[in-house]
Amino acid sequence: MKRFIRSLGFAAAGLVHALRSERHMRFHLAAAAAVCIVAAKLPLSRTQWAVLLLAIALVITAELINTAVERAVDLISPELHPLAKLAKDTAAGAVLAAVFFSVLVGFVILGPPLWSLLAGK
Ligand SMILES: Nc1ncnc2c1ncn2[C@@H]1O[C@H](COP(=O)(O)OP(=O)(O)OP(=O)(O)O)[C@@H](O)[C@H]1O
Repeated sequence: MKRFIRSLGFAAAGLVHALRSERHMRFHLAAAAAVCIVAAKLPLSRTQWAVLLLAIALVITAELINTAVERAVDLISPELHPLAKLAKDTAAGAVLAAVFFSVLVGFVILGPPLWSLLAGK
């Protein structure tokens, strides 16, 4: 149990590090909060909420892994190297893919009820 709590502390420290050092992470969290506030005003099913939360988790997880890759690459290859660039750019691509599909999920789930609300239907 003590070891589990210690590991939780290390994981929380990683989260705090990413939040403090990565402005993209702060942007993702702000966007997630905005989506949740809008979603709370709409008549969404539990399944729709679950999919929205999964999409948010996907982006935040991708950003955390991207941050970890950036730190590991900086440690292993502080000098410029084409493989270091490929590793960083591919990890950044993972975030981009997660954001792209999460935005699509947001449109699919929030679009129709938001449209009805705004159109006063
Ligand atoms: N050691 C390295 N060798 C080669 N290219 C690198 C190296 N470090 C970074 N790069 C490349 O330089 C460019 C800028 O990287 P950098 O990490 O500074 O900014 P970024 O990708 O916008 O990340 P951040 O989210 O920290 O702003 C990227 O294409 C990256 O792959």
